[in-house]
Amino acid sequence: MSKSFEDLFAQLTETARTRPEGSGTVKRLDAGVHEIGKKIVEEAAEVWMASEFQSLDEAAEEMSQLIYHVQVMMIAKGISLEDVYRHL
Ligand SMILES: N=c1c2ncn([C@@H]3O[C@H](COP(=O)(O)OP(=O)(O)OP(=O)(O)O)[C@@H](O)[C@H]3O)c2ncn1[C@@H]1O[C@H](COP(=O)(O)O)[C@@H](O)[C@H]1O
Repeated sequence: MSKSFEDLFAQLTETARTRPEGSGTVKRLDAGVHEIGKKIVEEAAEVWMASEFQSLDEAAEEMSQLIYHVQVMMIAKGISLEDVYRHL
């Protein structure tokens, strides 16, 4: 069963609160804003390259990863869904 943008944000928020053992998200949050920022830039480049040169499914996968890392940054900074939606 796939999850929505909101589902993922709720899951990551809970992960940040409970800090389960072995969570990649917890590691990324602990690494901090600078490291999260580098992942966002890397994933953004992969979205571009996949969109230009790879399949639609590969582009969609890269887009999902970009969304994930942006959400990790939102949580690291304490930015809510509403804070972002207000600008849409
Ligand atoms: N959607 C994602 C997701 N998308 C991307 N990623 C991470 O981003 C990486 C993709 O980046 P790369 O392709 O560059 O992979 P890599 O070279 O291994 O990257 P690095 O680990 O070296 O940074 C993946 O290996 C994951 O670590 C994600 N990690 C987690 N999620 C979701 O977040 C939830 C919580 O995850 P955990 O915190 O790990 O339990 C999971 O249920 C997933 O649904």
